[in-house]
Amino acid sequence: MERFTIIKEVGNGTFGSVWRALSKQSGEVVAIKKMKKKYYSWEECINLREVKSLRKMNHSNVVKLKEVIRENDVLYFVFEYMECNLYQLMKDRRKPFSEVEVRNWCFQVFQGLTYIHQRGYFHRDLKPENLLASKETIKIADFGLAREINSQPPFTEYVSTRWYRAPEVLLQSPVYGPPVDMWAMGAIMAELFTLRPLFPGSSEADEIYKICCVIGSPTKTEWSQGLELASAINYQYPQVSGVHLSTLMPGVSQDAVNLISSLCSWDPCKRPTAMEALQHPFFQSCFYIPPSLRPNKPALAKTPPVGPNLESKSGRKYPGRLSNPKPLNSFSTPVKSQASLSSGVQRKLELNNQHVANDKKQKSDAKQLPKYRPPGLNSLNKSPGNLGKSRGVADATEKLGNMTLGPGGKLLAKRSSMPPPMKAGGWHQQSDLFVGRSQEVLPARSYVRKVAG
Ligand SMILES: Nc1ncnc2c1ncn2[C@@H]1O[C@H](COP(=O)(O)OP(=O)(O)OP(=O)(O)O)[C@@H](O)[C@H]1O
Repeated sequence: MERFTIIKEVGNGTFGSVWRALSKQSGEVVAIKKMKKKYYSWEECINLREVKSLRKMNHSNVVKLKEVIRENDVLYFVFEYMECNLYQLMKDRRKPFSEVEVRNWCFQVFQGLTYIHQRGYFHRDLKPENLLASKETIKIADFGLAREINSQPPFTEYVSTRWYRAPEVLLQSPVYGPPVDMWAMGAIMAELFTLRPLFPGSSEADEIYKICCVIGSPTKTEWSQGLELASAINYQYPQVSGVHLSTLMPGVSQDAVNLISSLCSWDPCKRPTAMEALQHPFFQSCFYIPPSLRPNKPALAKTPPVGPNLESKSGRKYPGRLSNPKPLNSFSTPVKSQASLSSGVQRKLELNNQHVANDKKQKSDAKQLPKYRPPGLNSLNKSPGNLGKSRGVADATEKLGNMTLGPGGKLLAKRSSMPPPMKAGGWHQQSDLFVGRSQEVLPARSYVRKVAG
């Protein structure tokens, strides 16, 4: 590592800390990710997902892995350096990004995703922190959880940050694929417009609840497999009708809202592929330059109005209207009071909380936490009209009923008498989908912010 001058820490994630550094030979600024875990052989390193997947990627919207170094059993990844991540851009922002900015960024990400998916991989942990920006260019980073599309299911280990996690993953589907990245992109795109996470769940159960509040509970026609997945784990969806997405993002074009809406479809098969997204009317003014015809510079979205020049494989049509034109219910107005409009600090705690939960999930969480009481048995089994009013009281009652005094007089969630989830194998058995809402009132742990700078 003496070939590099370390400048400063720019990020600290679950698996490693990231440093800005200077190559002494070339003078080039690079990002060095120092892995937390020790690696005692090269074989171990070579088999890492991040190495296996990133080594094969060469695209202007995918962050370039330049070198892998193992020194004194410590593993370092040397990446091209990017100035900041999208979360950092959002948190410093007072007014929403313009549609042109969102379009430019998303167009690039979808190009990167088209490439990744076509190469037979999917990312599985897309979130604003993993989209790195330098000037107008955006690149997908952090392939720590990337999966080969053809790798053998069931995929049982931890997948993706909760707020961007697709419903099929939340509902423990043993098989999923590239559409999980498309879901995440829908949530990210909405967040770029509003500067607030679209589905800021505080637990897996709350995540599904938040999704239902926005896009409405899934019906059999919408996602029959989703109903099967839920019943397999003894889960009952709250009966909520959702809101029209455009009410959550006033001033955003119908095309943008429509794209977000189709990306955030319950049924993974109904989400557009990355390539289909590139052809959406929202990107009508964007040029797509195939990688083979590209100079070394990244392809940015350009503004002259040129129609999409990609050939559609599936011929998917994008209607001018939302597919979910449901009437507003009591959740449409108090959106501001939902956690989705909570502060950046809240977000930090949530994200860090779940990273820690991820680390320790297999070991401790399930032993300490109660099983989830299906919302249908509690406050959520109400008519949508009453839901908003009664939820507060019902939740509070439910929370208190699920609390017990722990060491130091702290309120802790107590075990419920619900039967254990029916699915066997993998840590998902211990998923917090089965954790009562009471968990939400536990004092937030004061983790330091993951992303420095
Ligand atoms: N190439 C890079 N250039 C500049 N900053 C980077 C680069 N790669 C990562 N970072 C910064 O470091 C942070 C953490 O990086 P990364 O996501 O790779 O780590 P991780 O341990 O896998 O994190 P996570 O907890 O998200 O899985 C990023 O959010 C970003 O801010």
